[in-house]
Amino acid sequence: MTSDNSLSSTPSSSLKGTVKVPGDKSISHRSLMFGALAIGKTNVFGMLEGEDVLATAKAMRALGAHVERDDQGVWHIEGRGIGGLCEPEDVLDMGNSGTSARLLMGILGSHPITTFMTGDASLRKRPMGRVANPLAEMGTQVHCRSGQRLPLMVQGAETPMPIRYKLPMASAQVKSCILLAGLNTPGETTVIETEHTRDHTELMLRHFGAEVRVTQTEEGRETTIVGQPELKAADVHVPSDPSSAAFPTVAALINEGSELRLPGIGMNPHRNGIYITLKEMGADITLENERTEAGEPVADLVVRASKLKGITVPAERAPSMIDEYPILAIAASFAEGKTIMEGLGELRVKESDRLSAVANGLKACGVTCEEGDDYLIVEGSPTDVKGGGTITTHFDHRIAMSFLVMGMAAKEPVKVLDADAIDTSFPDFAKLMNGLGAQIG
Ligand SMILES: O=C(O)C1=C[C@@H](OP(=O)(O)O)[C@@H](O)[C@H](O)C1
Ligand SMILES: C=C(OP(=O)(O)O)C(=O)O
Repeated sequence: MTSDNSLSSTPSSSLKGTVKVPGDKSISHRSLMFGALAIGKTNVFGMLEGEDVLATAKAMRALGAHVERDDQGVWHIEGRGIGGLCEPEDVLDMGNSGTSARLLMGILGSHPITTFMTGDASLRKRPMGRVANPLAEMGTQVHCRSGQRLPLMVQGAETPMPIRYKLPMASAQVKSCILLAGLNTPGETTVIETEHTRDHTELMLRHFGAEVRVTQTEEGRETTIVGQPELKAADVHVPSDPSSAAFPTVAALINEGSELRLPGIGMNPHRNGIYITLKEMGADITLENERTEAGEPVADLVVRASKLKGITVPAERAPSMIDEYPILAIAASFAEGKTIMEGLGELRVKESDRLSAVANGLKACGVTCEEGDDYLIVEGSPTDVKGGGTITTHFDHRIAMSFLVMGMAAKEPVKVLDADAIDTSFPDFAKLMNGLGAQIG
């Protein structure tokens, strides 16, 4: 990393080897939160030690849980039981992490304590009304800065009320926030979704002993949590993150002669849209050793360089690959023909406006694309991606990693500003990629 926190990626030869991708971010956050609410000692193996997850760990400590990491890298959490968190003495800083802020707001919403929360410049721009509104229906008081942004104050309800809530947008964070508020609420709290978002909260709550029912009705998929269970500590084995694995996967696909093996990647069907899409584009990706670990489907991936072709990615697939559109846009740049991606409205409220950030980055690297309100069209060219751009990442880790992958196969190097943002989800990304044959520095 240079003193201005930029990284450049120069054209590399083929990538070869086996790569251990860090633990899943969504599952790591939840293991810390649920461990803190459980009775007994939860051991977490394979925790992602990225900055987002460390922000959650710090917050759970501030709320009274005992959280420590041993010399073998196993994390141990002694929980306080549902309703047992204590009022923190200071403001909770959730850094860059939307998942930490929104899930924790749910937990705090049904604890009778007052908490102040903030985040970094990126998180302070992101909408919190989507969680503050349903929490208000449950009796929680949330006072946000104008525009329903952080910093904010959560005053948990003394006697929270269960609700039935239909999600206005496809968001696992909003669904999880409400279900977690429902944990310390008498009765049954139900969330209805018309598009199926990731279900790590539901799977892990069951793993900790809560009753979570899922039914399909005319209204949509209804998930109900039965309030005030006793959560019992449980060991969690965190699979490798499919979102992080998408970066070496696309790098191997677009660098001739590459072959990578990625063991133990989470293959939850509500997370694997990127792999389905890349295969439709002609990617040579094989799943070996498919198995279930701690309730989550896992497989070893073998990825070989491939000739890709442009396709239309349907809007319905967006929830299962919502964080992967930036790296898909890079794959699309190296594909023959046009790739059309639809249903991308939620990309505008991530760590950056990812739709604009991707479109601007592609243009800076000579790739023709069209940015619509909620779609992106990329005109690919397998042998003619110019590169050479300097990319503004807006402190967004996925923008940074995506364009470093582009630089590996483009004609000219790509420079990425504020590349330290990568540490939020994939510490040692550059080192790991360089170990496979990349030239990032
Ligand atoms: O629940 C989660 O762990 C996440 C849900 C998604 O956000 P939304 O719920 O806002 O779509 C995703 O983008 C984020 O990286 C992690
Ligand atoms: C959107 C993301 O995370 P979060 O919402 O937790 O900041 C992400 O990791 O791409």
